[in-house]
Amino acid sequence: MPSVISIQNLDHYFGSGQLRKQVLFNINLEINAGEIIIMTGPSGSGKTTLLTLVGGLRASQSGSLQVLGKELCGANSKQLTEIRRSNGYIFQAHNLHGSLTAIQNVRMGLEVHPKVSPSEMLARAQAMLEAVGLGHRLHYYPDNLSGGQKQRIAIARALVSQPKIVLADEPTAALDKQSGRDVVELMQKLAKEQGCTILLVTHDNRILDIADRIIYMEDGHLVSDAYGGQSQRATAAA
Ligand SMILES: Nc1ncnc2c1ncn2[C@@H]1O[C@H](COP(=O)(O)OP(=O)(O)OP(=O)(O)O)[C@@H](O)[C@H]1O
Repeated sequence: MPSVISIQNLDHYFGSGQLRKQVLFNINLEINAGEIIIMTGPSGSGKTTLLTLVGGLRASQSGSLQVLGKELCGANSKQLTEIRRSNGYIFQAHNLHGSLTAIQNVRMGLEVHPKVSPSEMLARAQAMLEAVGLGHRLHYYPDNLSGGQKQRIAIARALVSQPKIVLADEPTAALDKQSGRDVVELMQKLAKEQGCTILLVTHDNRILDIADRIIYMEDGHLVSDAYGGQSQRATAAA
């Protein structure tokens, strides 16, 4: 299976001069198409930094980081913008626009793709909201929806363009147990249907079982990389 994300000897530093601090140390990681990877570990261990590097949200400095065959180390801002456009993102705070309705928010996930016509954008946004169970809330504003519903809109927005990679940072942190569970199961279902790869950072132990693989980070080092969750159960059942 081809790697969609291939990381070799990746280091990362914040600051400069005497304040320069290394936060990632020699990260090596291959992620295959369609895998759901959960990245976990203590606060400050470098999870979000690694996620933002993979997403092209900050420039990679040293080593090799290839996303969909493109090298991000040494990439210029135009190349990073292209990578950013090809991914879907889901964050803890759903980052919806309060002045836009559910369907308008989801439509925004397609606006960076100029080939899609306005009417097709609306049709696809509506279909995606129906897929996340919000077909009856198309014209609601985020303020009038629950936390779980808002996060489902964020999922619809991230997946509406059918990205090959979805990056999620603490998507369940603001949700109660049941809503958190619903949200990740929905992400899992949609991602498997679309064949997309998910890289998800979380402290939420309740959702670890949705992962195909669990990566554990500590002090900037990737200290374990294990096939877990469903694949472990599948192995046990075999
Ligand atoms: N913009 C920045 N400038 C300087 N240092 C930073 C910056 N962002 C993160 N750091 C530092 O880099 C290290 C890794 O932070 P990072 O946010 O990647 O960890 P994390 O594992 O995602 O933590 P958390 O689980 O709390 O979100 C920490 O020591 C943090 O203080």
